[in-house]
Amino acid sequence: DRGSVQNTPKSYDVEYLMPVSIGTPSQQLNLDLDTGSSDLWVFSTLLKESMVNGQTLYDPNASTTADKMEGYTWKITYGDQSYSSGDVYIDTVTIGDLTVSTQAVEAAKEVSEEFTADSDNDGLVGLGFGIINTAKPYKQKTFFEKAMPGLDSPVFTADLKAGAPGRYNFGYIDDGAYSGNITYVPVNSTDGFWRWVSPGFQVGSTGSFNSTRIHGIADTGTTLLLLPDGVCEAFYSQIASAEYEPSQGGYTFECDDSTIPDFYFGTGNGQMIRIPGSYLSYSKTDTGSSRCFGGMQSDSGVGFTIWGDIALKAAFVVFDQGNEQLGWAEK
Ligand SMILES: Cc1cc(CN)n(C)n1
Repeated sequence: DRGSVQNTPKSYDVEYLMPVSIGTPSQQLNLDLDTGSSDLWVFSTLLKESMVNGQTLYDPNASTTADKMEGYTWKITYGDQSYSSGDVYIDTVTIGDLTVSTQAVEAAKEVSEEFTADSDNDGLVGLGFGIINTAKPYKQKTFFEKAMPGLDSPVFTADLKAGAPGRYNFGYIDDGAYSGNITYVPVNSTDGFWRWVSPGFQVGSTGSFNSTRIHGIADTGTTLLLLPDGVCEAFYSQIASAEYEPSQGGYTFECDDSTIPDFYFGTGNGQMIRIPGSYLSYSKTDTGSSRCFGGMQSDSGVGFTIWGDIALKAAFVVFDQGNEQLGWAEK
């Protein structure tokens, strides 16, 4: 079996949403596929109205295939301190023509203000590893873990684009979606993340390669590229107007600064992925400001590197759960 679904970026590529059908008759919600967490949770009719602001709500009572898991609850807090919690149902879930008939659907009873404010986002599909699912008394499998045994190949792929729709594929690799070769690197899933080691980086097409192992996670649910301080300093030292602005919470530079270099990260076997300089200017710091917030920021607040959407949209990425490896290709 296999599946394929289009993803669509919100403004500034802050997140990528995909249509997901839940229940019978099907209820379509727009969800954020997040490889940095492992709960499938949705806005639901269990929420107080004050927590809802335009989102589509999953109504388990309107689904003939929904079964409440009595006594089960879930609660998740993300790296950006946003959170949600609620009850657990089993229901049928379809993503891109791929159906899991007994998926744990975590129905929200409470969401933090960040989620309430994000009216286009109806919830998340966590495609990290199930060991960090938050359901109690027993953790639940991710959508991919439930689908994997029936797939042609135990992989899903992420093709995120800058300012344009891309695609998530399940169970196969579309050889037309990338150029050159796919370089595979081992994944350590002990912490439930797609954690891998990059051999190093290079700033600019004429810069030298810095062989320094960078331990980090591939996270479709994080917008920016969060790297060690030394790497950020090497990058921003090449941008004339760049400076670290604590009041803005990170590195900024003049939006019209023409010296923003490309950033390359190693994946292995000498292969590198090139992130165009244009991807590394995220947004104006404030309306009317001449300064822009960098797409690359320090990972010091998090404690490990996060290869978020800024990096992922420069590549075709294979999440190979069957072999616990990540594949990286240019496109
Ligand atoms: C809601 C959400 C998801 C993620 C990445 N895993 N963050 C940082 N916030």
